[in-house]
Amino acid sequence: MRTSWADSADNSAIGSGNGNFSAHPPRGAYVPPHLRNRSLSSEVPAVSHSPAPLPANDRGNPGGAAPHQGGGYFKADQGRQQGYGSGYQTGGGWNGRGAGRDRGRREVNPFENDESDDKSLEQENSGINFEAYDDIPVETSGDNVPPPVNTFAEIDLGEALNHNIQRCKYVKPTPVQRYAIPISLSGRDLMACAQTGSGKTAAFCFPIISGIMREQYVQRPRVARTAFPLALILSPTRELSCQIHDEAKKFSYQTGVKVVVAYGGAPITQQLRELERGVDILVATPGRLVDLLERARVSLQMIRYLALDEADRMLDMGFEPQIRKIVEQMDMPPPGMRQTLLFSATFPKEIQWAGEEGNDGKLLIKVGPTLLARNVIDYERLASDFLSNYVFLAVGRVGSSTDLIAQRVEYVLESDKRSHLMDLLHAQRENGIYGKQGLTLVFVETKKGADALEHCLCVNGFPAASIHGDRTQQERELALRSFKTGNTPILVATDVAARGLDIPRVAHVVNFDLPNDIDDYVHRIGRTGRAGKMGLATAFFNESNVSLAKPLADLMQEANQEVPAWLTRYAARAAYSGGNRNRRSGGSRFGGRDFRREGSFNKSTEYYGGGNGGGAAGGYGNYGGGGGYGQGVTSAWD
Ligand SMILES: Nc1ncnc2c1ncn2[C@@H]1O[C@H](COP(=O)(O)OP(=O)(O)OP(=O)(O)O)[C@@H](O)[C@H]1O
Repeated sequence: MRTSWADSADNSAIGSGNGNFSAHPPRGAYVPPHLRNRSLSSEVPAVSHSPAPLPANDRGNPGGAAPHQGGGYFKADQGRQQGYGSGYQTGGGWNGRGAGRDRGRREVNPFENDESDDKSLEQENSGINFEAYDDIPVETSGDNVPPPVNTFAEIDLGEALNHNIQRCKYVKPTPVQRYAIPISLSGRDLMACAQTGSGKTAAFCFPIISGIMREQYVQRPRVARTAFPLALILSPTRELSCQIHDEAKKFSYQTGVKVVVAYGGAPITQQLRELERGVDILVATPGRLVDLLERARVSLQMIRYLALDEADRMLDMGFEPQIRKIVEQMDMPPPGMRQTLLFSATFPKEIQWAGEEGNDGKLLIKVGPTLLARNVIDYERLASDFLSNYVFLAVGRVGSSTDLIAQRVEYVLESDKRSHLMDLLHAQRENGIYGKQGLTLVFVETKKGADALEHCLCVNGFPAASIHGDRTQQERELALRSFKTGNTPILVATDVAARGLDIPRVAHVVNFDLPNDIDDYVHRIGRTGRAGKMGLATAFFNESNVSLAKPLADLMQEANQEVPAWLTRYAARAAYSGGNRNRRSGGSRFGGRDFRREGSFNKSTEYYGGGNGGGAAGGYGNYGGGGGYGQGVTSAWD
């Protein structure tokens, strides 16, 4: 796995954990100042960590009004809103609000901008094409899996949250939301896999916000200048953390639930000030969080909800020590005492290849014709260290790309890449898929390569910005903003922009340099074709990408894309030589399996919607469905 992510670089200065699991810090491990010379149990106030039953939304329903039943809205959280900042309880409840620290601060309306938005770029969400998700296979396994819902109205999320869902113009839940939200609301741990752009953020945010709204009288310890969040959402990049924070703020507008973000590269003082004002949900990158924990400015002892977005990335070798440190070696309640939600669109190779388990407990992994024994660094086992009696949910096949993205692969020599890219951009411009209406994201391998390509495009009349780990955070944010607004409709990026970023009008993703890992490819192309919209992804392939030939061909085939004959030949050659060290060779796919799969776990597979599988209609019309390149795409694309 690569370690070029800005945050892993950022965080490398911070000591790694020793991997021991313990609810208490192991001997010799770092002990946060506020825990030194104290017993952990004496610090934890008497609160129940038992999962809340599904619809008992009693937060702010002090008058005992009947709970909402099927459809419409209810008054569940009004009391909470009235009490906001007014000091519900002594003992630091509401983490600062109880002490009145947040009193008088007016909550900014996060929907203000949406309302004043350029109407010609109408809110995409209202036009989401749910038929695009028909026939998507859904697999769940685990004990007593709560059934899915079809509408938001069937779920008791709380009035204020429901109102925000309406403001977001979410008319009905996406497939992953249909399943994940009831499972999470029932208090169960969850490992969920669903394709890029399918609404995973809301799937983990809604139950967390709703759960916190319900738990009105949580007392938190009084420790000066230490924040005690109730929920922690970790993500691998700063930009993604900011995005999740923005989304969570929208969802929790006027609910009284306070969301704060902490990430590296930005001044810590501002983040500390926000934390001091009170926090219910902390969204963070691991490096900055470890810093805050070591400064004793954050304690995790009140955490009831832990969500890892891009969970496979968070648990791979680059991040695992930090994640273990945060989750296992500080003061966070252990599995079973908190609810843990893991979300991603991909699983790592270990799972994909794991055929069987040897007598010695090691996994036997097939690479081409060779059977290798491998130490158990099995991702799912690793993940299950963090989970308790969890439900496994897979929407779509593990690691697959969505059919909404038309994928093309072109053979382009290194020396021809720039001119070929400019041909594509010219064609796009002529077809009107350019500028504000059609953003283009170009992935390159190195930071230097990003700078050089950005410069080349700019001098050739294509306004471009770039984003990579050597840029200051301010530069990164500026570049992203300029791209989103269409001022620079081309963004050249390293993998720092590969995961999670939701930029509505990205019409085309170009893999100028292909990644080494097919999962990275899946995430990169997933920046387009989101929320039911169509998108286009073009990859430049040459001799230096031979190891990716087979997984790429398999992936494309699975997504009903046309695989060029030359790529099939490369793939066959790679498979024959056994040199394909990228996953997919015969392994299970996204949603492929639950590690506890056989045995007593209930497993069910069904199809979302069950409709006619009609082509998606919501997107960039010039790209034909079903993998073809529709009318309006000129020869430059070919
Ligand atoms: N129920 C819904 N109705 C309409 N739009 C939705 C709904 N849920 C989410 N969306 C929109 O879908 C888009 C993609 O959602 P999100 O970013 O959560 O996807 P994701 O699955 O996390 O993707 P990735 O795997 O790339 O991180 C967002 O713009 C979001 O606002």
